Amino acid sequence: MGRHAMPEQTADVALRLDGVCKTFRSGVTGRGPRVNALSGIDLTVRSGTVHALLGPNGAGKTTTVRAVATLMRPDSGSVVVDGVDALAEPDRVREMIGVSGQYAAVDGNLTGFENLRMVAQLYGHRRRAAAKRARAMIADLRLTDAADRPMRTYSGGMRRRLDLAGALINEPSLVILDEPTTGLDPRGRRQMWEVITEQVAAGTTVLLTTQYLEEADALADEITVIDRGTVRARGTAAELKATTAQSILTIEVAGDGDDARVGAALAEVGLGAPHRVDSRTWSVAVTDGSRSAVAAVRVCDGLGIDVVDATVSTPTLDDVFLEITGRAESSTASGPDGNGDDENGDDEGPTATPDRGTERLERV
Ligand SMILES: Nc1ncnc2c1ncn2[C@@H]1O[C@H](COP(=O)(O)OP(=O)(O)OP(=O)(O)O)[C@@H](O)[C@H]1O
Repeated sequence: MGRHAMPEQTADVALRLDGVCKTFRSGVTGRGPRVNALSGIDLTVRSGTVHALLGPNGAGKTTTVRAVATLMRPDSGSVVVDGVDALAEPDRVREMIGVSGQYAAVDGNLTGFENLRMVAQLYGHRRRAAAKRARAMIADLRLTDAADRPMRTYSGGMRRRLDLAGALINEPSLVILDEPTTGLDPRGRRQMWEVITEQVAAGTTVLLTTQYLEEADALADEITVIDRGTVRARGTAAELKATTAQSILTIEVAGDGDDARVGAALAEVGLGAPHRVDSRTWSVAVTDGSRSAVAAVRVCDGLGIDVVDATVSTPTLDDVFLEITGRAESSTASGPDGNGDDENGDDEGPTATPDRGTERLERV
């Protein structure tokens, strides 16, 4: 999409992918069957937000971020960063983005400060301006105490934060964080989350890939779940959770509930057969959370059943993820071009075609 095509709608869009496709030749010789790494990825990241790309191994996360980082040219589709077409003007886009994972290894013998200053100088800042920027980033990423120590003495978490500082130093329109906390302990992960959150509050836009559902839940304003090169679902964590049928409504009735009547009441508002937990408690899967609870209480009231308590347990993002990717697994067919895409050994099955469940999830 061109920079001026739809100014009102694109003004707050930092990144847009439309129909991005990529196939690779598999096998050591590169002559094996084609692997559909990306089969038409659409993605919109709003400025000033964190967008998480979530997916299992081999889903296509890295291939997607490589396309955005101009490290890989898609076979078809478009990638537009802040109004600039990444396929037409990759050099310009490279100046607009920061990519994590590229800076921390600059030189372990240099201090954190010296490393960052060097990165800023590589971006064209004069030495004094580069030093000022490096000091500011070090403070922002909570590395002040370690700033003048050789980087090789840094912990894993400190290296990641220095790496993030390198990705941020040129004030990019978009920062790509490819699995920023993989391998960190819980404390390191939490610190990383805090600094990412602070940077986003200050206006940075982040495209994040992660396999940690907890991370997407904690950081992301929006989540796109991809699997086998296809978008399976998208929305906020809350919206995604709301799409699963796995909320459980539990009601407790006074006295010894009349089995048949309570069961019938719950069957009216829930999905599938209600389950009797104990003599006074029943549960049923629902889609509509608290509304289903209210409806159940009303139905019970109408039948003269005294409801003591009604609770709804919402699904976790893990439930959503497993449902989405599990469904893809069980509804598999040949890929769009008829090729299986598991030649490389890290996919367990062939490409799934969109199914009814996907349509439902896509509506979120
Ligand atoms: N250069 C390549 N040559 C052949 N196949 C590739 C190449 N790069 C990626 N693939 C394949 O494309 C698919 C998507 O890979 P990708 O690395 O994007 O997945 P991912 O979601 O990042 O996975 P992970 O979480 O394991 O890093 C996989 O089947 C992968 O094996």
